[in-house]
Amino acid sequence: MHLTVIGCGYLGAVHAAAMAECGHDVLGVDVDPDKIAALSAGQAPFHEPFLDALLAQHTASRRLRFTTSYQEAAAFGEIHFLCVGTPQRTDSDAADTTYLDAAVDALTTHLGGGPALIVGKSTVPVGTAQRIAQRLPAGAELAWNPEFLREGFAVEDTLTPDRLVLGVESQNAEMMLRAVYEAAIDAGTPVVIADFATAELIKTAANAFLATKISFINAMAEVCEAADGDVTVLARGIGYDERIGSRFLRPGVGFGGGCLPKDIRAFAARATELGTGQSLEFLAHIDAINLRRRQRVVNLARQLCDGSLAGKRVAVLGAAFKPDSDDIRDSPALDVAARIHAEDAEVTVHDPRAMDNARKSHPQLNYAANPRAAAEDAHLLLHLTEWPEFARIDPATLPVAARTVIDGRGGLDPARWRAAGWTYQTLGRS
Ligand SMILES: NC(=O)C1=CN([C@@H]2O[C@H](COP(=O)(O)OP(=O)(O)OC[C@H]3O[C@@H](n4cnc5c(N)ncnc54)[C@H](O)[C@@H]3O)[C@@H](O)[C@H]2O)C=CC1
Ligand SMILES: O=C(O)[C@H]1O[C@H](OP(=O)(O)OP(=O)(O)OC[C@H]2O[C@@H](n3ccc(=O)[nH]c3=O)[C@H](O)[C@@H]2O)[C@H](O)[C@@H](O)[C@@H]1O
Repeated sequence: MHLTVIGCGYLGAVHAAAMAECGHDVLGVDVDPDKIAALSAGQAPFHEPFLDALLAQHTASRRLRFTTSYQEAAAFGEIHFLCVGTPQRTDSDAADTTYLDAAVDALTTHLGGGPALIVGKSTVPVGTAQRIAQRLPAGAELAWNPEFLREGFAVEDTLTPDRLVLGVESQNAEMMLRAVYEAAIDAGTPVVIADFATAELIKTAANAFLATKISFINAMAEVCEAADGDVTVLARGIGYDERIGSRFLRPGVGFGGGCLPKDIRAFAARATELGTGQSLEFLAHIDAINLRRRQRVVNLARQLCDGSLAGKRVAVLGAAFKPDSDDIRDSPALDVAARIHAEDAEVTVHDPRAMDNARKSHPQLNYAANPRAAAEDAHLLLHLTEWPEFARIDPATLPVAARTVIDGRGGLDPARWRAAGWTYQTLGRS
């Protein structure tokens, strides 16, 4: 099939490459000429495992191409996936859907009345699909097919998803999407057919549930800190109950990224618009618990530095919002680093992949090429993104001024660090 993918960021670039891997002819479209140039050369403009290999293979075979031209896109495909951003608005918690509207307008201008299936994948406030569908020209139809991929596992999640959600209003749309995803469906992926509103809600409900699970365990961490308990053991103790499950129960500095934080805020804002704000009031608490974890690290850091961070040297391991990504959107690690810097500490950050992005967004921080260099003469070490290489660091060899570490992600081995003479402190223990 001939597909276009409109918006080639973290979602769209992966979707485009994965669709080519599934055997489709794909044209990726973006308004950013630099991104299009990199992608056309077979290079991912961000770090995502396995993406470079897919891009290189399929751009070389010409099954995957990229353009900034909507005219070319309209002429190329029978199916157009919308993958543009829907960030938090600057003036409220609601989602900014203007990029989506601009993409739909740019595409439909060039469709010329021919048949087309436009498929939304971006995460949107419920009601957006209906609104867009009403503006489409004759011949064009809408479907909504939300995406559940995780960064760091994006290629795998796209090729072998847990489920496919198809928000459709016609059999034709359903059949076309089933054909697009034939490989995954033949491999047994469950398909959920839904109306537009339910498809949109499944996505925001999934992210709200995941955020709730993380904030739940972090609320337990707060109680453990007050009651002399150990949240890591608590998480194990409840996680063995299959109804609860151990996944997404990792306590620590909390969730960040370009999705969970903005999606729970937008979901609550939309519920308020719909007159059912009370139903999602709890999401404000989920958000607040999450943000309190960041300040908890700062408070702990200050305490471990004898009551003041001013003039102290603090090494931060991690800048990305999670490992195996260079995405620093709403990164807890950088937020904590910036808060500590604001208390007049000298902060040096190391991250295996995210330092270029971090340098641009947080120029006030220092950056070091490796953990050893970051740790040089530090009074305090913070572990804030659990890259596997950080767990392999030999604590005995770090050239610090004081052997004190806060493990904000719980990924370091306390016994190993303590054996090397470190004061090891994690979150969720008194
Ligand atoms: N990043 C992720 O892991 C996932 C993201 N999503 C959702 O997917 C959507 C996109 O997210 P990301 O890829 O992370 O954002 P992103 O910011 O990385 O990518 C968005 C892309 O859209 C492009 N764009 C903006 N306006 C455009 C237009 N008019 N025409 C063509 N391209 C345009 C931008 O240049 C950018 O490359 C959001 O709604 C997000 O919530 C859903 C699941 C996973
Ligand atoms: O809508 C989206 O964009 C995506 O948002 C999340 O994916 P992602 O943000 O890539 O990463 P997650 O693995 O969900 O991690 C999010 C944040 O939660 C943190 N986290 C995760 C799990 C956990 O137990 N504890 C915890 O603090 C991570 O460190 C990270 O900062 C969802 O997991 C995806 O299903 C969804 O498609």
